[in-house]
Amino acid sequence: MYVKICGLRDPDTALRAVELGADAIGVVMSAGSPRDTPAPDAARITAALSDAAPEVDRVLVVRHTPAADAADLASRLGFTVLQLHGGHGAADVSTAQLRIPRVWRATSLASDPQLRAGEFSEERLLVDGTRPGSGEPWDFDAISPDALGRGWILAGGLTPENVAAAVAQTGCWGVDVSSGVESAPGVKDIDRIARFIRAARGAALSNESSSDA
Ligand SMILES: O=C(O)c1ccccc1N[C@@H]1O[C@H](COP(=O)(O)O)[C@@H](O)[C@H]1O
Repeated sequence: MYVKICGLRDPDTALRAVELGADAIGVVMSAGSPRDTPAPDAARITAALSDAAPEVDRVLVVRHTPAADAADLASRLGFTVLQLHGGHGAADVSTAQLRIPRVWRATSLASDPQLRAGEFSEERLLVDGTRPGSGEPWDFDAISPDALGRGWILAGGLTPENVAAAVAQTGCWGVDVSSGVESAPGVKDIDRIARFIRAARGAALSNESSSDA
């Protein structure tokens, strides 16, 4: 089970999340978000991760930013992955990939019913609710297990309390959380991060053992 912890704003907290087992750290650069991070701080986070944990994915999260601008920013600030929110399509992904090869596109079942067809061309598809970064849960029942076929990531309103059920229900390859591991908007809570990672991995192990049985 791949786990991304999103919305980190300082290197120490990012490194703590890695020690707890995060596979990816997300940094949000989106005006209006309580997690919006200035470029110099973002660069400090990517530098710390690159030194201490180069295997961990460093993900720039943007919303409504033109794909080419976002890709320039990601590559300039030392990110390894670009996560695009805000209605981007296949052409935007291709544009971004000219600057940064690893691009994830966020979408929702509400805006993209085609998802049920089970095909996507970017490295990862991130299936979210309709208000990214809001912490609002959505109807995970709308996804039939394994309908998306391969490495997709579930996001939107996940918490340490609901992630195990969401993983069991959807059969997702990975999970992504921002608000659900905070004590206040933009303030990460280490204990909630630890509990989230444990719960997600535990649910994935149970899924594996029940499919072996
Ligand atoms: O976290 C944010 O503030 C944010 C802002 C703009 C775009 C995306 C954002 N976060 C991403 O949103 C989803 C779900 O977040 P949450 O767990 O419901 O708060 C996730 O993909 C985050 O990476």
